[in-house]
Amino acid sequence: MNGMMGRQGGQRSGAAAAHHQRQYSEEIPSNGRWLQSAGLQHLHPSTATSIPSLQDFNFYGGAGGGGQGLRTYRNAQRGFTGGNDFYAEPTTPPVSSRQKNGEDLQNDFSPGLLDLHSFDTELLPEMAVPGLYESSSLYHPVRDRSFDYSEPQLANNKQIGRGNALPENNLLKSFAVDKEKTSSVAKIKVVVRKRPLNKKELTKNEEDIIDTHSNSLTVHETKLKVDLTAYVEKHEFVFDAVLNEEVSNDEVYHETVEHIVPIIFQRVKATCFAYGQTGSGKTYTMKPLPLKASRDILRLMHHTYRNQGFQLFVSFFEIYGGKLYDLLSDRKKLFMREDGKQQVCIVGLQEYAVSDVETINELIEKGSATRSTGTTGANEESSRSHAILQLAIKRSVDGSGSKPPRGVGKLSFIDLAGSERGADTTDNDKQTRMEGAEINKSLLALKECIRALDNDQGHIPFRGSKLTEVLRDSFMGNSRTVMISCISPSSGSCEHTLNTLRYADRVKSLSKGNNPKKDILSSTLNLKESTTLPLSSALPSASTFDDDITDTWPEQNERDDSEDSYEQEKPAWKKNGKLEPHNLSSAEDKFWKPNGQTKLKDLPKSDFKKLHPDDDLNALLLEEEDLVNAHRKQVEETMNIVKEEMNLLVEADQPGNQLDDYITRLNAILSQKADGILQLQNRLAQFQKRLKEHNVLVASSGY
Ligand SMILES: Nc1ncnc2c1ncn2[C@@H]1O[C@H](COP(=O)(O)OP(=O)(O)OP(=O)(O)O)[C@@H](O)[C@H]1O
Repeated sequence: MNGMMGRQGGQRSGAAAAHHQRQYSEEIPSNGRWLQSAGLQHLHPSTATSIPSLQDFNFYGGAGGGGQGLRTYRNAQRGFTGGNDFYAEPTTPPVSSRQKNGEDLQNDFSPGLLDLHSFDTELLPEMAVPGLYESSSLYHPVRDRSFDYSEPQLANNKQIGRGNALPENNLLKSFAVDKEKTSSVAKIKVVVRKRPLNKKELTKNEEDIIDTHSNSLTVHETKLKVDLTAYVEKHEFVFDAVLNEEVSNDEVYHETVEHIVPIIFQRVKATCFAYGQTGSGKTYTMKPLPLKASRDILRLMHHTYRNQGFQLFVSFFEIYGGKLYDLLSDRKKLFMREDGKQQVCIVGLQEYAVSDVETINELIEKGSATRSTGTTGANEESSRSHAILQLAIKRSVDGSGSKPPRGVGKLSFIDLAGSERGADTTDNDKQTRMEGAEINKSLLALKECIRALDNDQGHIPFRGSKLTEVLRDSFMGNSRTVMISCISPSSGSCEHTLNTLRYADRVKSLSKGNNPKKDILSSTLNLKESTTLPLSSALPSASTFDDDITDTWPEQNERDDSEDSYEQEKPAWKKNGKLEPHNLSSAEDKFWKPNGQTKLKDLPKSDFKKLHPDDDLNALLLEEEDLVNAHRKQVEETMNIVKEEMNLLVEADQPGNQLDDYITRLNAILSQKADGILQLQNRLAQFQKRLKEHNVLVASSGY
């Protein structure tokens, strides 16, 4: 839940690809009747390790492509013209020739994927995972170029943070997983990635206002005091990992997804998503991940799990305006259905059986080129949709291929639409406003689902949005979630950056044992410039308001992080063997009234969800967000009015000042102030009324 209601706190010839069209009723073509994908040949899995060299295969966009990878691809006839500096090692120019700010290091990419079919995982016996790659010769020194998408190491390792080169045998270590390791992989991991300043920002002399440390960062926000002197407010955040602008995509993969790959063979469903404002690097960050993960999955399949009947499937679709479109099938409209077992099925979604990385790359490029984009000030081809790419591991039960394979685990990559689009409500056309509303809704719902998961709630609000509905089975059972928050370093993006970090902070605060201090407005610089004007001392600083957003979240209780905790939706009252109160009044007594200061955030979600249907809850969440935004706006307006007042006072002190003019202007200012307060009061009263209608009492409200 958000804010006061619970703010706690992404073919080559010879390459293989076959796809099959999933039908709603789980009718998978039998007898291995995979549909042949145009231009793609089926390759037996066992041959997949001898993939054709990628030396002449330039992934993702033009050399010096200005980071519009996907878009570059699209513009270039959807062809792989020009090399992608980052992913095709053979074509990578020397580091020295590359620009540090990342503009020519970019490539564009867009992940998106996913499999939303029903996933029969329950019938598969749990497998013991042998030590992966016991034979180190398989992976160690021999770095098959056809698999090697590693990026060059940047020469300048200053402030390297987590950007150091990976040890060569990293995969060996990472894959040496067993069941214990599965349960040791965090349920939720929140990572922040800061991109470099781009050319546009450099041209405008915008400053880098983000300092990164190992797993924390500081945002230096420049603000104006009432006397118009500037000061800097510091906002500190701590996350599971903070990746600075020099960190490569290889290292991002290492920090986020690599450790999850082995456990999806253990019936885990994992979701990795990128969140952030437009142009912050979501697509850039997400695009390489599925390929890197596929490479590792295929390695496991062809070695550790050789001849065990595993297959890898890829699907890719987008959610645009609340509707589903297949990105691998000319944006064919898809429909979501729920079967009798409450499993989500996407009718008509095409899924491709793949056995080599090149094919997966082609599919990703194809899907990415089809994705809906638009233009924003920060990104010429901005994503207007959530793109979901899914890698599903399935296994033939009888080994003969005569029966459809059953799902074992899956890895979903979600490249979310820009987080600020939800705020796109005033200007632009109706279409854009609708997009914004849908995006806003889905981002809120996503956060709520993650929260509910981490709290082991009996009820998870999937129906809050199409995105969460579609991801339902990824959130159920034994799941893992990785959130990558992408931020821009520039002063011009400060507000959006803070919003992104606060969202991430709320998600992170759900994780076990995570109680870092957050967004502490620790100090104010330029104190010597502090004002001596009398009014200033009487005014609240903006920080007072920001503070309320993050520092008032209750700390999370420690929770059991065992595998069992995600097994299934348990009724809340069955949890911990304890009988929780069922009737509303006792729940209210217990949760709404402590200290006479009860807020929605204080209510355990398990009980709260029982009180309200998802839709109502969703509507409440949106209203709450609106209220907080309106409050924020009102504070900004107040600051502007105060500046005006200060000017008026200065003028009033000037000799020859006209009293009439002073009175008129003062009257206008006071009316404006009163109007603003009145509007906010009305909004607050409306929201309180809505809460009351939903039996959510705010003790201090006077209602
Ligand atoms: N870490 C980075 N290093 C170098 N360039 C980057 C980095 N992150 C992003 N860029 C570049 O910044 C630009 C915007 O990135 P990207 O398209 O990934 O943003 P986005 O968050 O997906 O935006 P939108 O929400 O509008 O789709 C691109 O040109 C991209 O190549």
